[in-house]
Amino acid sequence: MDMMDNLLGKNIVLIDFMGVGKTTVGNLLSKKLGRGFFDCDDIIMERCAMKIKDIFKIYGEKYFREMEKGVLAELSERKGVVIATGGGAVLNPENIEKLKINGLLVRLKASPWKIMSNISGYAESQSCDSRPLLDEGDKLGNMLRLMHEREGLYRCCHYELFTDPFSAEEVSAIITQYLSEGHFSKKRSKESKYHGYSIEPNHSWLPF
Ligand SMILES: Nc1ncnc2c1ncn2[C@@H]1O[C@H](COP(=O)(O)OP(=O)(O)OP(=O)(O)O)[C@@H](O)[C@H]1O
Ligand SMILES: O=C(O)C1=C[C@@H](O)[C@@H](O)[C@H](O)C1
Ligand SMILES: [Mg+2]
Repeated sequence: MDMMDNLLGKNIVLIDFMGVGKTTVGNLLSKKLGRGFFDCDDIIMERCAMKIKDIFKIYGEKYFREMEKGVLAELSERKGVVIATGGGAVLNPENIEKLKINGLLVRLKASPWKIMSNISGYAESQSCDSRPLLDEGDKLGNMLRLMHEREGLYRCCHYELFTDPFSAEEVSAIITQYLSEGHFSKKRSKESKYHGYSIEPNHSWLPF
């Protein structure tokens, strides 16, 4: 695998399923690192002046995916920023190819029960407007089916971190620590059974 030597100009790109925490962690991480933060879903909503669920309802998923492809292509051109992708970014291999040109792709992996817990009560929050694919019928069933369909695609990332035991703040601290200690560039993480490397946090420095 092609690993980066100098990460300063590299984008940190957060990938994986809806509700794993890409937006929340991305925000925290960008502040810790003093980098700009861009959230693909937010940019799409801003440009369409519509909620994602309405874009899906009125224009359809295909239209949304074209918007997503355009926004991700633009974000791929940036340097040294943090990017939160939407959960479906991996569906188009072109998106991933472009994001990889100048990006370190970090998978925030979570179990279905962690995701359910993350998004529980989201009907009352604004985020229920951004996950229409979970909302038709049985939410847990939809989630398990989509996770299963996409599992192989999410393995495209350079690194993955299993986030179940951690808060969003801790996840962002782990990634910051990994960057500052040069683990990403020095390939010191344990090679995972997939294509990339698994991030294995050292609990001693975690802010408990
Ligand atoms: N590690 C975590 N532990 C507990 N809660 C978390 C964690 N990460 C995120 N959350 C919470 O889970 C919810 C969903 O997070 P967020 O919106 O960041 O997910 P996302 O991956 O961006 O989802 P989407 O792909 O739909 O945009 C938020 O309420 C957030 O505060
Ligand atoms: O996983 C998906 O396909 C999606 C995830 C969200 O982030 C949004 O991009 C949209 O709801 C589609
Ligand atoms: Mg998000």
